[in-house]
Amino acid sequence: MIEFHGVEKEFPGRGGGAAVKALDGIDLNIGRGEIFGIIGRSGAGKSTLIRVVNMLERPTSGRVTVAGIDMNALDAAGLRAARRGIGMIFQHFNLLSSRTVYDNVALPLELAGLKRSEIRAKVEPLLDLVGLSDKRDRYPAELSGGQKQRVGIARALSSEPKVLLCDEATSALDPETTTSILRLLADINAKLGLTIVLITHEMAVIKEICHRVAVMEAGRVIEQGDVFDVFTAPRHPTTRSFVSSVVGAELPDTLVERLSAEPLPGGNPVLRITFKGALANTPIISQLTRRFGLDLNILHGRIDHIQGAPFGTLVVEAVGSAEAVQAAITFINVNNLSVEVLGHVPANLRAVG
Ligand SMILES: Nc1ncnc2c1ncn2[C@@H]1O[C@H](COP(=O)(O)OP(=O)(O)OP(=O)(O)O)[C@@H](O)[C@H]1O
Repeated sequence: MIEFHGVEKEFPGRGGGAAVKALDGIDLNIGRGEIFGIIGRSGAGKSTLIRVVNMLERPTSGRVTVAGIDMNALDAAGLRAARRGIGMIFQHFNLLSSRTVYDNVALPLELAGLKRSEIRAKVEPLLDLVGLSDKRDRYPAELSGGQKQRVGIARALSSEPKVLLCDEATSALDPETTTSILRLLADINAKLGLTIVLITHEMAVIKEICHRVAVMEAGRVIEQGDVFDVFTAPRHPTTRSFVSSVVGAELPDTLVERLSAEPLPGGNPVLRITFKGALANTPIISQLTRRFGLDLNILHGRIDHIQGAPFGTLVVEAVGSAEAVQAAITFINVNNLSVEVLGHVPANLRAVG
């Protein structure tokens, strides 16, 4: 639905400084009907990337196509028409304070020259969809942040776009309101089949609703894939640090302090076993104990859900012979769970974390 081919964007340096390469060779395909998240730290190039989709920023080089249309090649009238098919919502909502909820949602339709009856026929179901029918005559100043964003969403949907761009749409909202807005976006995606592109600096937002994710750093996409895969097996250190902020992959300090890279005389290895999807239901601990005669001392553990599928890690001290531990590791790998030896601890370490 949206394709980026070798997209670059360079801004002239401010105050005579060096030019800034905000986008540095972006190749990305966003499929029809998917919720695609783009995450990165401040300055990574996220806003620039989302703004080249509707040519609010023109790429310095490369090509952006939306539904097969080469956006760079459009003249002013073509671009106006193409933009009607691309809705956008913003962090600070961008509502007109002098207009009521109804009139804010109606604005794009008025500008497109629709009749009052046609406008009403479109705006009323949209207010219903975003749950604001009872607020239609209120002004933005009388609304909460979440309600303002609902108006923004209804307004973006008024021209029946095929694509909705969300520029940090929940960053100004509290966690509970964020969840309700994300649920609304997921609902709209499912009901209308709309393609949603969402930029954020919060991995929790990606985890909540995105199907796929791209991680940006210094104008480049450094990792991309299905959200479940990226969360359960992040490859790039930046991605790992984003992921650990929401799935607790980090070990407690008290355990890290006691871990030794080398085996300790009389000590025991520490294993991290990772469960994914249906495999999270495998009774692995009791199997290892029965089959290999190991005692497993649980040091740390966590189960999370990503896109409705369970994902968990369990950190255990394995007490038993070296051969039994090796056989257990082979058994875990054969069973499609993953296991990693994190290090070694002195015997009799008490559970921490
Ligand atoms: N109009 C501009 N003129 C000059 N430099 C710009 C302009 N817009 C963005 N930049 C620079 O381009 C880089 C990428 O900015 P961009 O806003 O796309 O990042 P971002 O990931 O969205 O960051 P944030 O999360 O802080 O909004 C930054 O170094 C920024 O300073």
